[in-house]
Amino acid sequence: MTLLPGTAVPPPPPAALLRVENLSKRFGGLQAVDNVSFELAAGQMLALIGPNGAGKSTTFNLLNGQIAPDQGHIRLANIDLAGLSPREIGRQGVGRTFQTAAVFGSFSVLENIQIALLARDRRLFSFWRKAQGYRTDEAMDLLAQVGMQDSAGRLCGVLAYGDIKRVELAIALAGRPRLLLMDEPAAGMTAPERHALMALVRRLADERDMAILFTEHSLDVVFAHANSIVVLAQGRIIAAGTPGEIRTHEGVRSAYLGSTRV
Ligand SMILES: Nc1ncnc2c1ncn2[C@@H]1O[C@H](COP(=O)(O)OP(=O)(O)OP(=O)(O)O)[C@@H](O)[C@H]1O
Repeated sequence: MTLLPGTAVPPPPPAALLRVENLSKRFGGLQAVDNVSFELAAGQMLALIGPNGAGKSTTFNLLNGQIAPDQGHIRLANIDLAGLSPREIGRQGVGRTFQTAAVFGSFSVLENIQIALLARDRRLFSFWRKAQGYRTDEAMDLLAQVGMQDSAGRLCGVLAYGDIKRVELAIALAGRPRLLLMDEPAAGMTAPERHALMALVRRLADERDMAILFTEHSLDVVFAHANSIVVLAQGRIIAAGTPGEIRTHEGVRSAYLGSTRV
């Protein structure tokens, strides 16, 4: 490369935190995930999209350890997570949120975070007695990070859905994830709610240098918030790139959306 006088050397591309290599999973005669490879750097948000049955959930479940791959590697930094249990994968710094909110409705918002902190510290036995008062400052700080500190004393069961998703995010953050897997984070939300949630996720990714991998059917969320997109169809990657590249990708238009406009 020839540099003109006064020009700076461009920074190297960020090193990948997550490297998925040749991942495959078969169910009987069906190749649900077929030789899938992609990378994700710290602080970046990657969306996994595709039509129904494309293999998104299966890929996700391979990454979080719910199912074991037939073939391939899932490297977080230098550790291969392929085939480890969900608990072991969690201990390596992979957090997750679920499609349907997973909070204890009869516990307060603060207690839900305290229970997550007990779990992180492996002190979960008899949590209903110990949650109160456990690491209150840290729990309040986590609630502040998702804008829920003023609701600390409310029961989770009475919260609006968007607020429950924020609490769920704070619960995931309690485990100090380097990589957060989000399964349809915006499912069931109105457009303003889902954009607010994803803007919050973006800020947390930036502040914590945390990588986000999410599956999502709402393409408005994907195109507005992902740094990169991987498109699956019938278990294979048919396209990968920036939102701008995917929006104009002919193969994605025809195979995924069957329309002339993404
Ligand atoms: N446990 C299983 N046993 C058998 N087949 C399965 C299993 N899980 C998924 N499949 C099949 O694997 C293929 C991929 O499914 P997957 O759920 O990963 O797709 P998806 O992209 O997440 O779809 P959706 O958007 O509808 O959730 C589908 O044909 C599905 O029927």
